[in-house]
Amino acid sequence: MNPHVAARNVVKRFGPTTALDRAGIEIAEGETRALVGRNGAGKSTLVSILTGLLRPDQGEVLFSGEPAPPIADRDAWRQRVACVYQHSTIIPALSVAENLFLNRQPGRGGLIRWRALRGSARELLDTYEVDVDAQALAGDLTVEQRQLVEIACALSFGARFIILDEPTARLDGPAIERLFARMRSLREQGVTMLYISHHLDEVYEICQSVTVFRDARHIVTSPVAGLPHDELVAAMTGEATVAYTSRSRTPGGTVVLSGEGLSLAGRYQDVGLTVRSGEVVGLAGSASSGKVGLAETLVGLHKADSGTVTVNGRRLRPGDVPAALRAGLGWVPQDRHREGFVPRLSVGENATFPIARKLGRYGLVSPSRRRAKGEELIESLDIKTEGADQPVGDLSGGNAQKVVFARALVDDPVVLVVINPTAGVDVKAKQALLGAVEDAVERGAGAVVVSDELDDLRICDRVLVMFHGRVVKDVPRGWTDHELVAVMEGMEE
Ligand SMILES: Nc1ncnc2c1ncn2[C@@H]1O[C@H](COP(=O)(O)OP(=O)(O)OP(=O)(O)O)[C@@H](O)[C@H]1O
Repeated sequence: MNPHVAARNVVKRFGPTTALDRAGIEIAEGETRALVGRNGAGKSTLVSILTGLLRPDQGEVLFSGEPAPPIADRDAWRQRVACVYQHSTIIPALSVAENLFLNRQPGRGGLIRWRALRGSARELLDTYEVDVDAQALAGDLTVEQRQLVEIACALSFGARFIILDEPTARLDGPAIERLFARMRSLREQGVTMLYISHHLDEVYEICQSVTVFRDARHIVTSPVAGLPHDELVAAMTGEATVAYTSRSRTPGGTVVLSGEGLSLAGRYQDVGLTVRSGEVVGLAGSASSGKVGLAETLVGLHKADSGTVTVNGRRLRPGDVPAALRAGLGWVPQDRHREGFVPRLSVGENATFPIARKLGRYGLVSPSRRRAKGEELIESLDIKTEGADQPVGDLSGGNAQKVVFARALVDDPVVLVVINPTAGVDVKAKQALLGAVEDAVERGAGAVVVSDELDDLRICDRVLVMFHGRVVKDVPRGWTDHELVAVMEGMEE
């Protein structure tokens, strides 16, 4: 029998980079397949080819044995495949109903019949058991709701093949469980899925088989049961990799960051924290815990209703990011696309932005010094790029995240505040980034690590767990996953 989806011998080049080198994948109907590989291995490029967004230079794509439709026939592609990305593809300023029926509104003669539109949207959402108000503004949906709307939309076009590209990167534990329950039910209905993730435990939990790409090539495809964790990592990296062990240290006496009596309506109440030189403090909690809001307040992205933030003994002007950066904060934001980098600027320009004034005289940055500094950062964080002059928008997701990291580290920060620092980053690169935080702390910085990943929190000397906007526990090093999760879910104080 023909596989439901097949890409064979696909070659795709971008200038001097070969993103796919005679790579391929074949997925049977109703199968849930994982696609894994290091940052820049070619996964997203394959997704773009399987969804008709990119034309391969060579090779073929087939659905149920039939050649893929012409690139321009968007409707034909929508009937075959849809991709749920980590980042929204729906239009935030439109309602859910409008998004669902974009370019296919029920109506005549170009007139939109709003009541009919809303009715059809409600029906569609009910059919696919999505509990979201059709009239809600898409921009107000949570990441989880938005993904469910996107899946329902795909199914309503008749697509029986759904690609999920790092869908859990911005979901908390319970939301991930709900997504997996939905995936299991889709599988029972015979829907074929391709699941891309850097979380290998998820691959074993939800996928039947796994394909590994490395350096633009297909390396292996196997049932998950036939490829134990170590072998999977070895296939991805081309070498045996040992798990990261965090370093022990004794924090110094100087408080480098403190927040006192901080409250922000609807986000967190009466929170305080102190971070010492040489100390890593974690912030953990579910999506509604307030941890991200608090961290964003520390860097000046929000103005708290009350309370103060102090860096190195100096009070920061509330709600002023440039002032926070000048005071010595290095920052890795939650959303690298919105706050992390300027896609059209080069790797070198993005990474050296905070030290631009130091790289030249009279406000003029010397291109050669910037390039040299850029190359140094590329080397130290193992960023896969053609060089310091390549625009960051051309890099793979994980490599763009490393550029954001480089920018946070470039000016030897007094305090690092990193939010989900390893999101979208491969298993080996994760170690490099966590190591970079520990290096900065060994040089005397303090660090705040906000993360949904227990592995990121393992480098912390203590973890402040937040629940419904309050810090409920200060957990010292040595916790077990079970203990920390219980506190995060409000089961233990
Ligand atoms: N538009 C583009 N222009 C230039 N190079 C590109 C472009 N898109 C991708 N590339 C390059 O192709 C290679 C493969 O990138 P791709 O995004 O497919 O990797 P990936 O496996 O999805 O990585 P990640 O896990 O980081 O998302 C990378 O070296 C990337 O820099």
